Amino acid sequence: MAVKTDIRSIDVGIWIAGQWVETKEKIAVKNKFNGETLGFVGKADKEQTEWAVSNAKETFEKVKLSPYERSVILNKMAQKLKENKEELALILTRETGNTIRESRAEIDRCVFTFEHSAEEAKRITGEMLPINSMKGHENRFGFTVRVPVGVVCAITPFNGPLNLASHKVAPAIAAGNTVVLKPARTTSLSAVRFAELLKEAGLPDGYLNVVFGGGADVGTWLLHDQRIGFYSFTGSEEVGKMIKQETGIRRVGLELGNNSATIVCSDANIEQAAELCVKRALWKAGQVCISVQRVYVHEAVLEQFLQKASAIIENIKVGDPEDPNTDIGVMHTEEAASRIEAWVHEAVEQGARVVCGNKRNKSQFLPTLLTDVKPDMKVVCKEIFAPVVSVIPFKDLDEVIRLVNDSDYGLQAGAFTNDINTAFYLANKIEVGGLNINDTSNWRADIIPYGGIKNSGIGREGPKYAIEEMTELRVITFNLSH
Ligand SMILES: NC(=O)C1=CN([C@@H]2O[C@H](COP(=O)(O)OP(=O)(O)OC[C@H]3O[C@@H](n4cnc5c(N)ncnc54)[C@H](O)[C@@H]3O)[C@@H](O)[C@H]2O)C=CC1
Ligand SMILES: O=C(O)[C@H](O)CS(=O)(=O)O
Repeated sequence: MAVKTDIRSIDVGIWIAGQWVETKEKIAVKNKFNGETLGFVGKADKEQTEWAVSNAKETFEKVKLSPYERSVILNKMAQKLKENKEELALILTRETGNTIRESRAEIDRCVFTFEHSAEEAKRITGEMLPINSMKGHENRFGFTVRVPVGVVCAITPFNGPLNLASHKVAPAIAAGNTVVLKPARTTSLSAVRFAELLKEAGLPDGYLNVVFGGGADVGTWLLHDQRIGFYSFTGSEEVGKMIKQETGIRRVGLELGNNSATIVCSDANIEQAAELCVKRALWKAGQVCISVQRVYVHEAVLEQFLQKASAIIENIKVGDPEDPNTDIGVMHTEEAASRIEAWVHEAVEQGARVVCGNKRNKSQFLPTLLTDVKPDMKVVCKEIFAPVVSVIPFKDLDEVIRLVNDSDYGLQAGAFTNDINTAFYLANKIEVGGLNINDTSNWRADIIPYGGIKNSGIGREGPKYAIEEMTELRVITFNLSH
């Protein structure tokens, strides 16, 4: 479907107590495909950042919503997202560089996340404690309740601005919290419409405040604000580690990086494996934490896989992200694309072979297949965050398990096999937060507990699980002895 081209020009400040507040400085948000300025958002200063938290805290204390009321608002927001899907998708495509197909899919995911959070808002329960089953406590009983943490600080990255904001804001509201959102500087425009639509959906003023700025200023001021009850961060390992350090014993949820592995066994459907590995390596130009990066293929089917995968890549349509037929967008910045070019060059210098791709035009990096790589090459052991796939042969399951687990990360992985025993053997041995059988690392349903181990982060998202992280468990007991 062709893209509407009429979206409102945006020039706002920061969003506090349900209105735009002017700021001294502005941040220009650029179209990542053609470099044009799309609009402006307000850069919060220290005082305004503190004001955003104060207003959220005061709102949490004074404006209570029942679980039913939260559920109604969240469902209304899902409806608003549907009604404004084309406008939101176009803003996303222009400010991220993702294709319009990817942006439309992102809005669909936001709708689901709000609808599911609306359901979970009505299912926040505790449990009855069998205290009287303990000898000497026969006259006591108790139960638990989940209470909201208060103010949630949501900090999001550039690659999925609305999907990742939704996965933080919707569960936070479902749990009864208020939220201060800080989007990535370079993709702040979608958050403008996100805030306005939530207000239209009936969210009381102060339940969501949005401050724009970088990590070194606004981000840091937020980390130092002791009134925040929970930090929900999605972004790089480097920043995640710093957030953990800065917040001390305060609670954090960290969704960080990965160098995702997918296994293709000799009994796999090679056509299916090749198609999904390529498709899920190109999504958002590989700028997804679970993007297909390492593909371990049994040596018996290596050549067959390489032929099928490179044939698929040869037919990929590169072009304007706003063209519905474009298969791959541009990388977020030209610097990112040139970094990848350097990493691939270094790998080739160290003996890697380029099967196809490895061509850059400004911020456009063509899908690239590498083989003959080594475990210590950057393209293998670091998070590449680009449409570059290293295809690595293996002989047996224990070897591939060792290769996959030889990583500082552990977010998600995939494995193609038609043997149930192989599937369960891998499920028991692969060290990740999630393993997709007969799909790749880069498959996620928004309902599942999503998150990783090792340097991939702390905690889980997905509405039910995010709500657990954004609430505290309180025990209430009764002594019936008089
Ligand atoms: N695990 C997951 O679900 C996902 C992880 N990511 C990760 O995000 C990264 C790419 O996104 P980027 O925006 O480049 O990440 P980034 O880590 O550079 O920035 C993420 C957010 O943190 C903020 N930030 C930066 N420094 C900060 C500081 N000192 N204090 C507070 N906030 C600070 C940024 O302004 C931005 O809003 C990749 O590493 C990718 O793996 C991306 C999407 C999903
Ligand atoms: O949810 C995901 O798939 C990833 O966390 C990143 S993105 O799709 O939101 O960009």
